[in-house]
Amino acid sequence: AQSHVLWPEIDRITAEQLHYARQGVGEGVWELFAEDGEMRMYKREEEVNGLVVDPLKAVHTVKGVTGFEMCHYFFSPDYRLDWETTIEQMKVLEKVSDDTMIFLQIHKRVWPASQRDALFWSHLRQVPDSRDPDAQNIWIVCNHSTEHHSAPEKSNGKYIREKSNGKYIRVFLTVALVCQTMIEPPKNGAQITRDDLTCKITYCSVVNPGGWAPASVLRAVYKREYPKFLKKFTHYVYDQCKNKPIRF
Ligand SMILES: CC(C)(C)c1cc(CCc2ccccn2)cc(-c2ccc(S(=O)(=O)CCO)cc2)c1
Repeated sequence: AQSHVLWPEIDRITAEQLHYARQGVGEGVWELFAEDGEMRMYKREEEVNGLVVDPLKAVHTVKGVTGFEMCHYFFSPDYRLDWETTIEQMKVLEKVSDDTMIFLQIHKRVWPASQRDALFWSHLRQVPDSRDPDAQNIWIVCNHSTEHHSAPEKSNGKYIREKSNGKYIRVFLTVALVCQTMIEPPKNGAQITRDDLTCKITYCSVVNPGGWAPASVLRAVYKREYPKFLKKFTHYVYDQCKNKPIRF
């Protein structure tokens, strides 16, 4: 993918998001708004031009899967409709490489806001841990909004069913899923099983709704949808992996 026109941006945004994900939520600006078992969800209330753009940061610990497996199921288009309940349609507009794709997603309408779509590149990468050079166990998926000639801001009906109003509002998003595999080596030198695995997850997202939507609606959707998404997604990955060989 190094030759693709997007590569410098993909490299920069992915590095920035990895750094941002690693920053703790200790500094007072983050507000804990949801908790469920090991999952903690934090947000900051921010508005850009009067639009709610509350950054989200979630941390979670899931036993029995690796960081690669978690990122693989998040990245791959083949499984997205199994766990993503907020989208109506999804299309891979371009396969840049095995680890980089461009997606167009039509999200379900959230009344009374008008329907949105999202166009973004998605990049999967294993990252060396600066603090621990031989930690080969950190993976990241970074999603970031982009332009694409085949999906201009108006839905031109070419790929996606034309809606009555002929266009969707396009959200602008930057999302990162950073997953680290922790292994508790079995005492007796036995082979590692899924019981010895723990996946530490950090999920960060900033979504600009792109057009006006009532702050109360967006914050209600946000509060309801994000905990549901992370819980459903992590359970889905555990179920998909539990009877399969471990993939690091
Ligand atoms: C919850 C909120 C921040 C509002 C929101 C609104 C909408 C657009 C749909 C919508 C909802 C509510 C109001 C208006 N439009 C999309 C998303 C969104 C899109 C993508 C991803 S992802 O992590 O890249 C997984 C791949 O799909 C996460 C979140 C979030």
